[in-house]
Order: sequence, then structure tokens, then C-alpha cells
Amino acid sequence: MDDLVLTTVITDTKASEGPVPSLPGVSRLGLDGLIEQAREAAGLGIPAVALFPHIDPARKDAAATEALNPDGFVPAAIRRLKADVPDIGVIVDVALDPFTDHGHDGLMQGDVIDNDTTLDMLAQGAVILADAGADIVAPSDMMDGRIGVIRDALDQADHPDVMILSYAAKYASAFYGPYRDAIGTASALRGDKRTYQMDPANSEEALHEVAMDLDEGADMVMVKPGLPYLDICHRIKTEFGVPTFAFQVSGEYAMIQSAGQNGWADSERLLLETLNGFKRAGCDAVLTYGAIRAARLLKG
Ligand SMILES: NCc1[nH]cc(CCC(=O)O)c1CC(=O)O
Ligand SMILES: [Mg+2]
Repeated sequence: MDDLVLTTVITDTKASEGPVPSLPGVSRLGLDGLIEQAREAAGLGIPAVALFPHIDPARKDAAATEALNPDGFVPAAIRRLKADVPDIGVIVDVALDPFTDHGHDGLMQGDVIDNDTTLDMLAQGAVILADAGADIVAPSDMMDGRIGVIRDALDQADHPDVMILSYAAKYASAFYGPYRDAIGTASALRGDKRTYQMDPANSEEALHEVAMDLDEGADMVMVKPGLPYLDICHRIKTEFGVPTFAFQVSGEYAMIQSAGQNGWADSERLLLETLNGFKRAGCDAVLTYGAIRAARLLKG
């Protein structure tokens, strides 16, 4: 169980709680629902929960202002988890997409992502998350230089023990669709993220990205999506030997779930078989929406 990370979608609006149609078996959770799932995960031996916020669109703007609100929803969720479920680790994404009205991971200058002004936002945001009690911050934005800037900001804010899980090899994938539905960026997204996420045809670049992020201070690295990139997982683990995570993203999980719901395949076996694939490829842990299901199955 200790190589599973429970992936959750949480929402700041009661009316938005409930099942995500494009992500069968996954619901947007309010804080009470989050605590309930985190308690169950901790009881099953799952060591950490990753938070992905659905924010009321009224709180979103081009400047991602809400991302820097120390009294915002995500810091409140972290504080609630640390108080109510102290024995589970809290991993929080550092990216602007949940807070921008255009759905991109960074600030825009016209139609272009502004890498450097985004870095400053990410650093400030990471400190706010650490102040709230996050154990690990996970920059999923793919901006150049963000790991070093975030590491320095955390150290200067007296958070040397907050670790960085870098989304080092993150591809411009079609597998993120259900997640974007879940957090409300699908309809808002202007253009696509290919200018800062990697080309799925590229493998060498992944190794360079990992080397840079490790050099800047990443403690762990992630490959995202997971199943279509097992070769990348294996190459990274073999080349660097550092803690290497995979993210079984929303589209991967939705495929497993819909095959099961339509009676085309056994979704429990599909889930365990894909997780086995990540382990065989050398992954130390997998972020998956199916963490509780898998843990229950593994416990028998
Ligand atoms: N910072 C972006 C982000 N954070 C989590 C996911 C995807 C998670 C999933 O598909 O499960 C993405 C992808 C994207 O929209 O570019
Ligand atoms: Mg990079």
C-alpha cells in the first residue's frame, strides 16, 4: 500500500460536490468528504493524499489571485487534513491552472505563457501551502527554473523540510480531459499547453528535464501521464536512481472505469494490472484515483 498516493478532487462549493461524469467512480469532495476518504486511506496504509482543487469560477481571474490567498480553500483543506488525519502525508500541486480564468498553468502575456512572472507566483504559492502544513509540494506547471525558485523560497520561509515532488516529465497529453472537466478548466482553456508541456514523441528531453530538476533541488520526480510513458519511467529510474513516481491520470483511470462499467473488461483486474506495470517499470509510487480500491483489493 505504501506505494499508492490517493488522488482527490476537492471543491470549495457545496453545489459542485458529487460525481464527475467523465471520471466514473470519482466525486468532487467537500472538506468533510475529503477527511472521510483520507481517514480510510490512512487506515489502509496509504501514506499520502494529493489534492486537486475545483475552485468557484467567481474566484478565478487572469492573475490567479486566489492562488496566493493564505486563507483560501486549499490552505484550509491542508489545515483540516493535518488536524483531523495527522498520520497521512499531504501532497499539493503547485500550478496556476485551478485559479486562472484561462485554465493555463501560468500567467499569460497575450497568448504566450510568461515563464518568469509565473515563477514568482509559484514560489509565493508554494510557501503559502507549506505554511498551511503541506508535507510535499508538487510543481505541475513545467515552467523552466521553477524547482530552484521554489526550493529557495521554501528555505527562506523556514520550510527546509517541505519536499518537492517535481512533475519533471509531463507530456502534453489527451489523457487529462476528465481532470479538466473535474476542476472546470476544460471549457475555459485557451489554446493548448503544448508550448510548455512535452511532446509525446520525445523521450530524450525527459532525461534532461529530470536532470535539471534534480540539480535545482527536486527530492522526487514524476512522469505524467503514466501508462503511455512506462518507457520513460524505466529510463528515469535506471538513469538517476531517485524516487520516481508515475501519475495514473484521469484519462487512464476513466478508461479502466468505463471498460468495467460497460462490461467490456474487469476494472479491478485492469487497475491492479496497470499498477503492476508501473512497479515493473521501476516506479516507487503511483498517484491514482483508484488508490483506495487498489488497497482494498490488495488487502483481500
Ligand atoms: N497543472 C495541470 C495539471 N494538474 C493535474 C493535471 C492532470 C491530472 C489528471 O489528468 O488526472 C494537470 C494536467 C493539465 O491540465 O495540464
Ligand atoms: Mg523543466
